[in-house]
Amino acid sequence: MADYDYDLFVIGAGSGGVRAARVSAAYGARVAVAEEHRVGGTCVIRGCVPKKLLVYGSHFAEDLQDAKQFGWDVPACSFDWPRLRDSVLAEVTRLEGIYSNTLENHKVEIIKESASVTGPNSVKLASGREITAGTILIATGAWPARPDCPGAEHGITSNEAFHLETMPKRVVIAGGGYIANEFAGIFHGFGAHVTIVNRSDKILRGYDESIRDRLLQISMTKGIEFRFNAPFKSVEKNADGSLTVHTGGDAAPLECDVLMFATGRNPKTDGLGLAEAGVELDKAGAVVVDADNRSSVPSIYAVGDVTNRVQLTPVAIREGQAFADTVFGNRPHRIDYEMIPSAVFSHPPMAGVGLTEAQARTKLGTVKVYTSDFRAMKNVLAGRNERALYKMIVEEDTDRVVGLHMIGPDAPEILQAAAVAVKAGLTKQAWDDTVALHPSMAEELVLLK
Ligand SMILES: Cc1cc2nc3c(=O)[nH]c(=O)nc-3n(C[C@H](O)[C@H](O)[C@H](O)COP(=O)(O)OP(=O)(O)OC[C@H]3O[C@@H](n4cnc5c(N)ncnc54)[C@H](O)[C@@H]3O)c2cc1C
Ligand SMILES: NC(=O)c1ccc[n+]([C@@H]2O[C@H](COP(=O)([O-])OP(=O)(O)OC[C@H]3O[C@@H](n4cnc5c(N)ncnc54)[C@H](O)[C@@H]3O)[C@@H](O)[C@H]2O)c1
Repeated sequence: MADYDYDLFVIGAGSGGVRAARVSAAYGARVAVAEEHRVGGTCVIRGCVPKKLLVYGSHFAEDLQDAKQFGWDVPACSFDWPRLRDSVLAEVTRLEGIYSNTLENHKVEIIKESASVTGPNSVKLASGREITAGTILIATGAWPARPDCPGAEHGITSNEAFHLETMPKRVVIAGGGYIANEFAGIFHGFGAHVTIVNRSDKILRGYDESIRDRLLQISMTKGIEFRFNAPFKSVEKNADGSLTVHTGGDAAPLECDVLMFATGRNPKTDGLGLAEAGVELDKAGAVVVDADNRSSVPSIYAVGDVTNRVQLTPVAIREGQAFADTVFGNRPHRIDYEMIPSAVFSHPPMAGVGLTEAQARTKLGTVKVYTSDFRAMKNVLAGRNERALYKMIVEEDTDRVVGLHMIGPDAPEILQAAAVAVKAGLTKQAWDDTVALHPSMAEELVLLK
């Protein structure tokens, strides 16, 4: 290893790359990480963190309305987008500093340049410098996909949404997944009229059907519009800067100020030199890896979104940790991909872990389904007609809880704790044996009949 410039060269300082670099260095490896944009990657710079802060910001719209019933006289309020935008961006910069410090404190060299692979043990920086390393880790993440239609260049993606100069009045969002539904709630809260245009007739594929239906119904009640089975045809830019969006069928064109594509994220391997170096990529361009995150070239590994397994930050972090433990820490272990909890930070948020009802019926045959369909106490007093739905899926033969799905205030917070019990394979009886904590929304989980 000593013949190489570094023991480990990481490309990409995002969720997976930062963890892998820091832990490998702590094990004594000589580590450098190349980052072409900002340390922290998607989650910190233009994903989970700024998104969640905008979700908080937009929720004030409803909280301020509801305050009246709780005795607060709130004078007419207005929303100042540049003020929120800039405080969110300042927080992002603060976090970027923390991530950079952590790497530097672990003696990881940060190289603020784009890098590509030139061989099993060599990389080239944008500046032309060649570097050798015993092991190379690809942690370059993913990049927003745009439909291939005339005028698509007029649309933005989530990358740009955090930097808008003004808050648009009319927003069209293409896609029906995580980003579409989260940003629909964000823009709607800030007063924009939002239309989601989806190519299929379902939102949030993979989540339990009843929970998705509830989000759809609540979103429509709030005034978010949905256009289903509507592929994108073309986009025109008008003289006043607005956009006209043409979708399939006879549907009337949509006029908007901002069009945002939330149509998935592709592994970021373009121009990385991987195929030329003999690294196998799949049809989507993802690095094909084994259970130890190793590619078809034994000295090259990959973690996170670039492998297109589960595009979530905690998964990328765990993969980075497992890589470092296995390759540099002499503590080999693998990730358990079963029962990964996830959430959609919509208004209201939804969250789930384990099998959906449909998956459980297909996989296990007989299952019992318990639901609680209720109005949160706070919503009742506020006069907000918005119902939460919790759904527990139980394997009939064993009484084991195999899935838990919910939509309602604080659902992600509740589900993270509940996921421990689901992952541990506890029976429904064990949940019933736990005394309720009253008054809470989460108590519904131990009172399901
Ligand atoms: C809007 C949005 C919201 C999200 N919200 C959530 C959420 O709430 N919860 C959740 O779990 N996940 C969320 N995600 C997903 C999450 O951000 C990703 O799964 C996670 O960041 C993946 O980590 P990664 O290390 O694989 O890649 P990234 O974090 O994307 O890091 C890759 C890094 O590599 C750099 N890079 C790329 N190519 C090169 C190169 N050639 N040379 C040098 N550097 C390079 C990039 O600049 C980037 O910094 C969200 C994503 C988006 C877009
Ligand atoms: N809360 C979270 O954890 C969170 C939040 C945001 C993003 N993410 C991660 O980032 C990933 C990317 O988010 P996303 O919302 O872009 O992807 P997604 O996979 O959730 O949704 C993509 C949507 O775009 C549609 N689509 C795909 N190609 C299309 C095309 N050519 N034309 C029209 N529609 C098309 C799909 O039908 C789907 O509805 C997610 O898969 C998720 O893993 C997670």
